[in-house]
Amino acid sequence: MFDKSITAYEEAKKVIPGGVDSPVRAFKSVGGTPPFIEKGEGAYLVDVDGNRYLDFVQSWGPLIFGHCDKDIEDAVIKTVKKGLSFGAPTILETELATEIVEMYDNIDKVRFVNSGTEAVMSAIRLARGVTGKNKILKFEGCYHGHSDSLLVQAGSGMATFGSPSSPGVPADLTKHTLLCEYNNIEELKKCFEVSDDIACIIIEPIAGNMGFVPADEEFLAQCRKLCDENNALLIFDEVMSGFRASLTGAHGVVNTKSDIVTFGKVIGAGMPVGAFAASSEIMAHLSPDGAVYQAGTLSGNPVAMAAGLVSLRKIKAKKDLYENLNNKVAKLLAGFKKAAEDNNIAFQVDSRGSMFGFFFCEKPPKNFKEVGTCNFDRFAKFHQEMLKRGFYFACSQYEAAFMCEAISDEDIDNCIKAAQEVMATL
Ligand SMILES: Cc1ncc(COP(=O)(O)O)c(C=O)c1O
Ligand SMILES: NCC(=O)CCC(=O)O
Repeated sequence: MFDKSITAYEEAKKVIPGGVDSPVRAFKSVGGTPPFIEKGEGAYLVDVDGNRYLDFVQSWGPLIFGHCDKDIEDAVIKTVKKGLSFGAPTILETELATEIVEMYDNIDKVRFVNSGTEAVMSAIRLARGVTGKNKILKFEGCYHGHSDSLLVQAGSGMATFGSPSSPGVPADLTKHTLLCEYNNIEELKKCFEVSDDIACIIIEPIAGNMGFVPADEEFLAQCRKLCDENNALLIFDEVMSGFRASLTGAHGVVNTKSDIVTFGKVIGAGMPVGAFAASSEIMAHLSPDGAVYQAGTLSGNPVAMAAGLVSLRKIKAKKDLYENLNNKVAKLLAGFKKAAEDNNIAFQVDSRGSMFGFFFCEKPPKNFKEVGTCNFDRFAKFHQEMLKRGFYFACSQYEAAFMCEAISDEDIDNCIKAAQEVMATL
């Protein structure tokens, strides 16, 4: 029964373009109506028709403890009662910055913003300001938010809707964006041969926006080397992988260190927060200390900071959190893989910490083009059938999935059982 969602969608489309406030919510590539959500309950979403779904989207990553975590909820309510925003510094900002800085040995200072998009946009300005260079190098299938210069062969919704770039972005702005294939060292080297004006490489070290595709160690090491040799900065976009791939994000699981790190999602625990961070030396270029301007009326918002702070402190206090999340992901993916094998379906799985993904194809894709060769019809059918059975995965093959603490072993067993049924029909 989706009657109320269908009506809500029709109503929404009258006043909101496509009925959604972010295109990825529209279910365009898998078909059907997006369930309109009434509430979350731990591991579950409840839609306006009363259907319950085990949630592997978790608001696209932020909710590592699941919905309505009591400690986060309490902190938010307590903070709300003191005022929603001051446009003046609060101690909460220092406290959250301290929690983040403590976890990464390559960063000393953090500036908070309101979204991952803003974090990356500001990080790039900083990189250009520090190096005095203009060009940025990004990879096909990586998504870094919707700012102009990054909407080139981006993953996530751009990939889902097949747009190589967006109308409304002047070519003059994207001419400074160089594009390379993910995990392709030769292309990377060529970029540096043809341009000495590269300010930074920006990469998702564990990509979650072309589906789940981690970068090879050697590839990341080459990114580092080329940046060092060419006076460019390396930006790890950890908006998704931060506090997800491990307690120290991608930095905890790859050997390469970046110069600037961007955050979002988990550090706001479901509130609108982003951040970018670097060494004191690099951050000294940022206004008001330095000349690179960056600002925000609501940046470091106390309610958002309070949510993030409680969440990060909880994350750190639970010593076995990531091991447990890892184990749950491993169990789920082993179950999916077996279900696929039993039905002779080519299927690939991979994960880091609580971030994971799966593809219907013969071998693990290494880049955006290879992801494009996977069986999208199968993915769409799998998605639809799992949704009918109460399992909510991201509605595009170009997205990752997330495990949260609230998902139980029993939930996973049920999900595997459903996958067995569904795989038999594909
Ligand atoms: C790696 C990455 N960078 C940047 C962003 C942009 O963040 P936001 O949607 O909060 O603007 C996202 C997700 O949206 C992301 O996954
Ligand atoms: N992987 C996609 C995202 O994380 C962003 C969601 C959105 O744009 O709404």
